[in-house]
Amino acid sequence: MRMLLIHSDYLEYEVKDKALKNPEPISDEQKTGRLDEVLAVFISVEKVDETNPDEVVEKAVKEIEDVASQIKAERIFVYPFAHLSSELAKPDVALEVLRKIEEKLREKGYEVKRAPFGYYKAFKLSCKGHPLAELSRTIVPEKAVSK
Ligand SMILES: NCC(=O)N[C@H]1[C@@H](O)[C@H](n2cnc3c(N)ncnc32)O[C@@H]1CO
Repeated sequence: MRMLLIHSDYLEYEVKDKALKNPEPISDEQKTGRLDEVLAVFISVEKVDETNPDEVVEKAVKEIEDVASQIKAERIFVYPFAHLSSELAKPDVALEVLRKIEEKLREKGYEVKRAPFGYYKAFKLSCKGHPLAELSRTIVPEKAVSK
C-alpha cells in the first residue's frame, strides 16, 4: 500500500464519471464532499496487500493515527487514489481495505469521510505547507495468509 498524507485547510471533491465498469454504488449526497481542517490520505492499495489485507489495514490505521496525533488533526479524509503505484490490487480487495480503514479510524474517534471508489473525481485541496504537511508511507504485509 502507498499512502500520501496531506494536512489541509480543506479537501473537497465532486464525482464526475465512472472509472470502473462497476464502481461503488453511491447516493446523490455522496456525489460531492468536503472536510475542513483535515488530514487527507490518498491511498493506492497494492497487489502485495492481497496476501494479508487485515494486516495492511491495521498498519495503515496505525500510521495514519501516528501522523494525525503529531499534527493534531481530528478529521481524516480517506481518498481512493490509483496513481501511487503500478502494482494495484484488484478493485474488490481495494474497496474492502479502504472501507475497513475508514471504519477503524471512526471507531477510534476521528471524524472520517471516504471519497467514492471507482470514479473520476474533481477535487480541490489546500495544503497547509508546514514541515509535516506532506508525508508518504509504504506499507507491506509481513506474512501472507493462506486463501
Ligand atoms: N483519481 C481517481 C482514481 O484513482 N480512481 C480509481 C479509484 O477510485 C479506484 N481504484 C481502483 N483500484 C484501486 C486501488 N488498487 N487502490 C485505490 N483505488 C483504486 O477505481 C478508480 C479507477 O482505478
